[in-house]
Formats: sequence, C-alpha cells, structure tokens
Amino acid sequence: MVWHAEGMSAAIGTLVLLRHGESEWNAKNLFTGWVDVDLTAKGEDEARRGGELLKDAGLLPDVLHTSVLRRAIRTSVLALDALDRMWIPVTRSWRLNERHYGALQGKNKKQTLEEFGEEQFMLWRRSYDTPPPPLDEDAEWSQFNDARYAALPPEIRPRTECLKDVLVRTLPYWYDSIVPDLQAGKTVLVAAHGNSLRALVKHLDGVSDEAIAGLNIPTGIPLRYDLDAALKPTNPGGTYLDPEAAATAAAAVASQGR
Ligand SMILES: O=C(O)[C@@H](CO)OP(=O)(O)O
Repeated sequence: MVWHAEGMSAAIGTLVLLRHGESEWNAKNLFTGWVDVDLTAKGEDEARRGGELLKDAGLLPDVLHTSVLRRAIRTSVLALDALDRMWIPVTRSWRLNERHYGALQGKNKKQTLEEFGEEQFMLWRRSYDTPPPPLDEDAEWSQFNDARYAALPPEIRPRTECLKDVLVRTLPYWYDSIVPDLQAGKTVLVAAHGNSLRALVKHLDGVSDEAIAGLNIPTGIPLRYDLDAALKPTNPGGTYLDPEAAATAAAAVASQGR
C-alpha cells in the first residue's frame, strides 16, 4: 500500500455495484421493499450475465457484501458462479436491504398511480424525504417479526422509509465494512437493491436531493466505480459494463407504473 504524507492511502480498490436480477414482484409490477421475493428465470439469467460481464472486464471480486434478502443473495451467487468465485468471503447486512416501502409493499404500481395520481405516486416513489405511510407491524407484508431482524431493537426496525432514511442506515455500513475492504485494495462487489444502491450512488457522486429523483438503477448490470484515496469517484456516475443495456433498462425502471 502507498501512503501519502498526510496518512491517506493512495491505493484503493475497485467498487462494483450490482442490483439483483428481475424479481417475481418486479415482473408483477408490485412494490416490494423488504418482502423477500425470489428471482424470476429472467432475473437468474440477468445475474449470470452480470457475472459474465465482470469476467469479460477482468473484474474479479475479492469480497462480497449483500443485503439479507434472497433476490440479492441469489443474484450474487449466480454472478459469482459464472466467475468461479463462489468462495470469496461474504458479509450480509440489513443495512443494504431495499428501501422499506411501508404500506405500499404488496401494492400494484399501476393501480397505485391510478388511485393516488402522478404527483403523490412519484413523491412516494422517488422523492428524497417523503416516506410512504407506515406499515402495521402485523400487516400481511410486514417483516417486523421476521427472525432475521430479531437482533435489531424494535425502534430500529423500519415500518416505512424514504431514500434519506435509507442513506442514514446504509452509510454506517459503507464506512465500517465496505470502505476498509476498498482501502485494503480489494475489488468489492456490493449486491443490493434499486434504492439502497441509489442511496450509495447519491453519496458517492454527491447527487443533489432533487436530481436523485431522476436516477434509476437497472437490474443485473454491474456498475463499476474507481475511487481515489478520498473515496471520490474518478469516473463520476460510475461505468456500466453494458452501457446501452443499462440506459434502456434504467428508462424502463423510471416508467414503471405507466
Ligand atoms: O418495489 C421496490 O422495492 C422498488 C424496486 O423494485 O421499486 P421502485 O423502483 O418503484 O422504487
């Protein structure tokens, strides 16, 4: 490792962000959040292709960080299998979970748009600081009593979240767990979700609260970030390993509900 006089490491690893492949509820156009749905067959293919794209780019992850949701976990396993690197160390955290979508979890996006109108729909879906109404602890699509969150104090377990809430709970994990791996010079794969990755991208690129509303992350296409010693991207916005497919797929995410 190379050190500057001021004590900052100049050698920094490579960050790869990967949103899970298409999920069963992406396919059904339902708000998902913390509901633990699986990948579709198309989502599995996307995950494998994500691994192939990494292989073609010569990006071999040394370590994996995922959420505790199966769509991200299975995506990472399929991508790493394509790379013959299922053996790398893995850390999972609820802090990388999708945004908790509150009372919208399980609701159809098109019907929600028709019922509440464009402005409210987009406020809930993409505004930085307006969460959907909270979900009752014992509601059908609540995860409040799910065993995987039992170690979290009840006041920490969300009933709804806006993107700002996601950033607040994601950043400690970024600094405590991901940054040390990058500073050790590793290639770090983060397999997560549309909105937890939007929060990370907002932080990395310094995207404004307003502009983040227009940023959508496609499923299954690795997004590479090269960071300098101050953890600033030397390729602002990151580099999708398949830029054309990413642009088309991001536009499709943006227009969900229509
Ligand atoms: O439903 C969700 O959990 C997310 C991601 O699929 O949807 P959206 O892109 O509308 O925030």
